Amino acid sequence: MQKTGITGIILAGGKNARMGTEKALLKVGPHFIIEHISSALRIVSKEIIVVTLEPDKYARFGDRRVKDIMTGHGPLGGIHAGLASAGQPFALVTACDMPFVSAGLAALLIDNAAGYDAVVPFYRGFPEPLFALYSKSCLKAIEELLSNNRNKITGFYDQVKVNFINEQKMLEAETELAKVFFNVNTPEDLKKAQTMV
Ligand SMILES: Nc1nc2c(ncn2[C@@H]2O[C@H](COP(=O)(O)OP(=O)(O)OP(=O)(O)O)[C@@H](O)[C@H]2O)c(=O)[nH]1
Repeated sequence: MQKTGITGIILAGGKNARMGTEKALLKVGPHFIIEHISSALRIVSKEIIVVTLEPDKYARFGDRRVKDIMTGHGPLGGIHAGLASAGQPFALVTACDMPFVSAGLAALLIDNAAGYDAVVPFYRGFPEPLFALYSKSCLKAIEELLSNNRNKITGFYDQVKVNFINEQKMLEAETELAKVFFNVNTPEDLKKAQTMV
């Protein structure tokens, strides 16, 4: 799997309202969720950046921690800050609440990046923008959206060239798609995740 050309970005600047505590720093099995994600990203990335408003909390995780540049815009603001500081031309972006993200699926996205600005899984009828590959070439379109206070994560997709990867193609790299895209948002989700390790 390739390491050249890819920055791993973990978005950890959310409010965690439904969980009531920092989701990334909860344990699933013996490891923190952010450790599960870092291990997968490490396989395909040259560097890992955590985007958070509280870098001290994440001092042990990732190679670098950066803050949102344009604050209060949700995940798209995090993608913007991560991409802006990425040292590589493409970034594999993940939410911080997906303990089962897969290096194999990440590699598939990377393998399908040539000629595109973004590579996005299309799963169960919807895009998965928070486990997706974005080029730094997306920055301008994202910045323009945020400047107009438009925060929908997929809002810039019509301004860039996106390669949507369908389920059939994803299954070539990863059979447990429901697990890979599982988010831990609530205490109930956390209980479920513990049974999935
Ligand atoms: N850097 C950054 N990340 C964000 C921001 N808002 C959300 N995220 C991250 O984006 C991902 C998806 O966030 P959500 O699950 O929609 O929101 P959340 O704040 O984590 O959780 P809730 O408050 O319960 O909705 C998570 O990894 C969040 O940490 C933000 O403003 N900045």
